[in-house]
Amino acid sequence: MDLLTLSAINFLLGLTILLCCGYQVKHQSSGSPWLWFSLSGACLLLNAGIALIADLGVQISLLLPMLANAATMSMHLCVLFGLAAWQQRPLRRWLYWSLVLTVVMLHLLPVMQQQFRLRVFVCFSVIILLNIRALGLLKPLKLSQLSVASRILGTALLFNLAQMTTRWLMYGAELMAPERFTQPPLLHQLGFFCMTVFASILLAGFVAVLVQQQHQLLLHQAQRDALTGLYNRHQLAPKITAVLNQSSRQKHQVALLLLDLDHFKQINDRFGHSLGDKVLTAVATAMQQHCRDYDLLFRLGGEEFLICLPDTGPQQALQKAEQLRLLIRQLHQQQDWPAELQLSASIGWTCSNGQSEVMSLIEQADQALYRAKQLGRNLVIYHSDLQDLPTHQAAQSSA
Ligand SMILES: Nc1nc2c(ncn2[C@@H]2O[C@H](COP(=O)(O)OP(=O)(O)OP(=O)(O)O)[C@@H](O)[C@H]2O)c(=O)[nH]1
Repeated sequence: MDLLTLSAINFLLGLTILLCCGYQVKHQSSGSPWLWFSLSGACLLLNAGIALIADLGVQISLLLPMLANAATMSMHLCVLFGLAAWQQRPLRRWLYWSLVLTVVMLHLLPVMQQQFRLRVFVCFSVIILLNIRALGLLKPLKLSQLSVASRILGTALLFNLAQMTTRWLMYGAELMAPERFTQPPLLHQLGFFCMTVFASILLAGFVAVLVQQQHQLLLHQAQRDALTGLYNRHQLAPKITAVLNQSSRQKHQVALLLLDLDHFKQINDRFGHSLGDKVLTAVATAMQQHCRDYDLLFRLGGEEFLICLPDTGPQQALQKAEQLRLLIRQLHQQQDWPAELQLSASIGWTCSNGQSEVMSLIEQADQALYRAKQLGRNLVIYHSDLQDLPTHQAAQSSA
C-alpha cells in the first residue's frame, strides 16, 4: 500500500474515532475517558492530515514536522489519560504533559530541524514510554479478569510498543553509525502501515469499551431500584440463594431482616410525595453506611426493605436490627426535614439453620414483622420468639 492511501486511511480512522468518542462525550455523564479518547482521534486526524498534504507533494513549512510529531505524541498521551480515567487510576498528568511539551520545544533546535532521524528517535522514545505506562495501567488485573475491551486495548498497545521499539532501535543504530547501517527503504511505509493497524485496533477497543459500558448500565438498571439504588425484589432469590449455599457449606448462619417504615402513608399525605422519596433515599443510604460491604440490601417495594447479613448469628442480628431501628428513629436529626416528621421502622427478623430456603426465611421474617406492627410499631421482633409474645398489644413502642 502506498503512503498516500495509508495517510487517507489514517485520516478516516482519526475522524471516526473523533466522531464516535465525541458523541459519547456529549451523551454520557461519565465523559472523562471519552474526552481523552476523542482527543486522541483528533490528534490522529491532524497527523494524518499533515502526512496527506505532504504525500500530495505540497511544500510544507519547517514547523509542520514539529506539529505532526506533537500530534503523534499527543495521540498516545490522550490514549494513556483516557485509559487512566476509564480504569479510575491516579496518574501524574503534568509529568507526561511536561515531557511531551519539552520534546515539542526541542524541535526548535537547529540540529533537530536538520536531522529527520533524530526527531523521530526522540519522539519514539516518548511514545514507547507512554505505551509502557499505559500497559502498566492494565497490568494489575490478571488476564482472566480483563474485559474484552481491556484485552483489545492491551493488544493495540503491545503491538504498537513492539513496532515502535523495533523502528526506534533501527533509527538509533542509524544515528550512531550512519556509515555502517542503511535503513531498509520500506521502513517509513511500514511505520505508517503499523500506525494504521494500531489505530484500527484502538478503534475496535473504544467500541468494545462502549459496548461494555452499555452492558453494565443495562445490568445496573435491571438489578437496581431506580430511587434508592438498592437491589430490587427480582434479585432476592438469586442473590440470597447464593449466600445461603455458601454459608451452609461453611456452616455459617445467615440473618434476614425485613424492615418496614411505620405510617409512611401519613408522611406522604402530610409532607408530599417528593419528601417521601427523600425519606426513602435517606433511609437506604443510612442503612448502607451502617452495613458491611458484603451485606445485601434490597428494596422490596414501597417502604419495605430486606437486609441479608451473611455470617451472622442471632446475637449479632439482634444488635444490627436494633442499631438500624434506632438509626431510622434518629435520622431526622441529620436532615432538613420538617420538625413534625416522625420516622420509625418495624423490623421482623430470622436466621437460617443450614438447610433454609429463601422464601421460607422471608415468610418467617414477614410473620415477625407483622407481629411488630400489631404490637405497636417501632419494634424489633425475632421469628423464634413469636410463640412467647402476645398477639396484640396496644401502642407499645420503644424509644
Ligand atoms: N414517596 C413515595 N411513596 C411510596 C413509594 N412507593 C410506595 N409509596 C407509598 O407508601 C405508602 C405505604 O403505605 P401503607 O402500605 O399503608 O403503609 P404505612 O402507611 O407505612 O403503614 P404501616 O406499614 O402499617 O405502618 C403508600 O402511601 C404508597 O403510596 C415511593 O416510591 N415513593
